[in-house]
Amino acid sequence: MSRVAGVVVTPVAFADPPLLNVVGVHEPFALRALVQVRTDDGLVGLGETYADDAHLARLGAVASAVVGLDVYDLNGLRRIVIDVLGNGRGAAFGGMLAVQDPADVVLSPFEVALLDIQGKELGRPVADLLGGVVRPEVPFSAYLFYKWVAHPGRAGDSWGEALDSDGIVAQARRMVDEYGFTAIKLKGGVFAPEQEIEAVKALAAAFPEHSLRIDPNGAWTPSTSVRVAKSLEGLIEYLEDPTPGIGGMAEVARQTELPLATNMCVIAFDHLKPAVLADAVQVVLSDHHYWGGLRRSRLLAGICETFGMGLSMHSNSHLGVSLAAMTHLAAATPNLTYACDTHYPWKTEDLIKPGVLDFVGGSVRVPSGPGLGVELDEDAVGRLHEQYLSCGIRGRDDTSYLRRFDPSFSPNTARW
Ligand SMILES: O=C([O-])C(=O)C[C@H](O)[C@@H](O)C(=O)[O-]
Ligand SMILES: [Mg+2]
Repeated sequence: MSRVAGVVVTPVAFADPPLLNVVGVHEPFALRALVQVRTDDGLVGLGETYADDAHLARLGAVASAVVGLDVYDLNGLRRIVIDVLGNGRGAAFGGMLAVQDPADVVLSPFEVALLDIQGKELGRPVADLLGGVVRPEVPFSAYLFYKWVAHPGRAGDSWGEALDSDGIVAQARRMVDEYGFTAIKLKGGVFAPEQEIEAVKALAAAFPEHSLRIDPNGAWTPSTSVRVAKSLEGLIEYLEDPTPGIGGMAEVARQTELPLATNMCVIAFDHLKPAVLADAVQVVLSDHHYWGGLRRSRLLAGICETFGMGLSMHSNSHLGVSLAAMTHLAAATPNLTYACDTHYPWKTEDLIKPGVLDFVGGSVRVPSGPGLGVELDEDAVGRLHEQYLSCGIRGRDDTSYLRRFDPSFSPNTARW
């Protein structure tokens, strides 16, 4: 029986294009933390999570406290996390979201790493530890963004500018051609709703067989949301976070046939009861990075099933360890019936060796090797850690970055 002998937390930075959203624009580098858990018999398990300073401090505190833990004692792991964090409230993560209790956010990468170790010890993929594979190929969606041609003062990326419907359709064309996606999501909340409705209609015309979604991250008032919903009914499969808050979402939900999805007003277990009582949300976007890892995401899936809510998957800018974990989770979650979000096509650097997580027909085949089934590229880990040290970014702040170029920018949600 393996026990935890030590944990190494390595913050890394990877190049990120200037992708626009309701709170600003992505900075030149996105941050992640790689969590490597080593056992006394030489196994190493991997987890990936956020890397803002406050989160790194919490990860460090838990890293020391888990030494000696039996790698199968996931309940014990959660108890340790809760004990170590005490009343440390107010975790901020992912740029736009905050949960009151950071325990599940901190738990996640450790839980994934222990599952990776369990799988390696047993010679079974993590999906088998989550109940078994119900879909060997996990469908993901193209994740489109309005974007600048380049970060000001830096070289451009291979995607070019997308600031209108033509740019968005061209971006979608490349995503679909290269990755085979059959679902397409547009990140909205950047331009006035009419312009974003026009972009969705252009996508529907160009990709009549694809499932479409738009997510303005709460940029619209409830009445604007209803107006947009009416014009997109029949064209999109769900409308994601049109307006902030459970109350606002419930008001919109009462006035549209479209299912409303969220990764903003239901992001922790204590948000589920009020959302269910208000019938505010028809699809929950799970995300193991803040729902407490893979097994607690399966618990979320069970709650969604019980209350007749759909289940999809959210992402933030991420690397391959996260994609592997997302793929195992989705492969083993029967009611996760929508294509999952992923930012993966936007990254040009990774921590893992290539060849395992390739997209074919928009889907990633669940890795068949033991554990997560991915292997670290140690040189890349060193390089991306050096990039973290030199890039100067210590927490995601899309708003301040955009204000450097447009001091009048206001990130108000419900602005339209
Ligand atoms: O579905 C979402 O709300 C997201 O993917 C949140 C992300 O932070 C996204 O807006 C981004 O990367 O700018
Ligand atoms: Mg969203």
